[in-house]
Amino acid sequence: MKIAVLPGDGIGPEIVAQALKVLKALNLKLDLKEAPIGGAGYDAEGDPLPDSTLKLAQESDAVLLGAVGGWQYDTLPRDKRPERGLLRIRKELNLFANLRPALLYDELADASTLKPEVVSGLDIMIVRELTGDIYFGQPRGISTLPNGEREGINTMRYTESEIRRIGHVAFNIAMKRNKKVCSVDKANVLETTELWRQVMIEVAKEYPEVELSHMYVDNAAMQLVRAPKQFDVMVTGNIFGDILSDEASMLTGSIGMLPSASLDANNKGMYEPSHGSAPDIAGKDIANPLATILSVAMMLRYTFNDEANAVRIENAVKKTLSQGYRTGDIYTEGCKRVKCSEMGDAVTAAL
Ligand SMILES: NC(=O)c1ccc[n+]([C@@H]2O[C@H](COP(=O)([O-])OP(=O)(O)OC[C@H]3O[C@@H](n4cnc5c(N)ncnc54)[C@H](O)[C@@H]3O)[C@@H](O)[C@H]2O)c1
Ligand SMILES: CC(C)[C@H](C(=O)O)[C@@H](O)C(=O)O
Ligand SMILES: [Mg+2]
Repeated sequence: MKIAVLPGDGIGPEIVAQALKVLKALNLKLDLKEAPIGGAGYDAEGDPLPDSTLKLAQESDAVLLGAVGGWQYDTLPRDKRPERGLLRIRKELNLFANLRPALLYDELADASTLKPEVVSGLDIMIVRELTGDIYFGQPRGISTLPNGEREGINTMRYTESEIRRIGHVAFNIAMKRNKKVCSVDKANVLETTELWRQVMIEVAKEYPEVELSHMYVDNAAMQLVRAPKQFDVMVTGNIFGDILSDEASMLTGSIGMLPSASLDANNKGMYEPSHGSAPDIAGKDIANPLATILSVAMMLRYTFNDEANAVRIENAVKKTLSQGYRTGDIYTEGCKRVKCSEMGDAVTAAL
């Protein structure tokens, strides 16, 4: 198993260290190689995605990423910002399918922002398109108009084939779950997503057993906190998926619980928690490593076809939670508050 390990910035190295502890405890044949990305890439090579890092990622079966981003926002040129390294590696590896499962562990029902009866049993798969949309559309930039005023431009765009391929991913996942797909768009005002809806309807014809519904993104944001269990698979574009997945994470207790898989057409993937580098808590050994540990489970499941070990990790996380271990973000009264590294130890012991 050739895995590129890219810890990145902020809490990235702390949470990746815990995920590696768990992965190594499985006694698999691993070939792990580490490289810098994001601010760490910029510091090392003057580039948020150094060529050597991209090469390593391309030559590996899978990538494990911590997080990128930091405080250098205003001081770096736009193309050198840590986040650009992340967008480039997703594009270069053609990781168009981002799976973000929002799954509530029963043990965390009282850590959710919603009442236990509204969230218990919650299990949503958000399928986010990851290499298109307003993130990559041209033209983009900030320019000065003839009257001296500045103008910022981004372009929302999707081609039919980009929509179709993510549609197939979502419907295939739905076939293995409850055969329900909700496509989230803003087709009432945005042509890009009007096309999105048309193509989703076409894709749905190839999956007669799956029920397709459509929802505008503003309503979806509201429904997620009103009655989230109405959703099973949600499929949406890059920007809406980014926002809705952070929202959904709180239903599961914390953004620190939401793993992700970013896959290409052959299930080669990059695995990372959905959250960022959390500069406010970096270096303190208090971040929640479970999203990263659960991302390793997704790596075993999707890239290495090792369902047994994926489930072992998920069960170890469940056991650790039932033993009462909690990092600060998911802590509730009566539980054992632990550090990031202690949580990693606890999951490893539970394996
Ligand atoms: N995939 C990525 O690498 C990624 C994702 C999101 C944001 N970012 C970048 O991260 C930087 C910070 O962004 P932000 O503050 O908007 O989002 P963030 O996700 O880093 O943090 C948001 C809040 O959630 C908390 N948080 C995040 N992860 C946590 C964890 N594992 N355990 C406990 N608490 C956690 C943070 O402390 C913070 O209060 C920015 O540079 C942003 O661009 C990177
Ligand atoms: C850091 C940023 C570019 C990234 C995104 O918007 O995709 C992040 O928010 C995420 O969710 O992975
Ligand atoms: Mg995000």
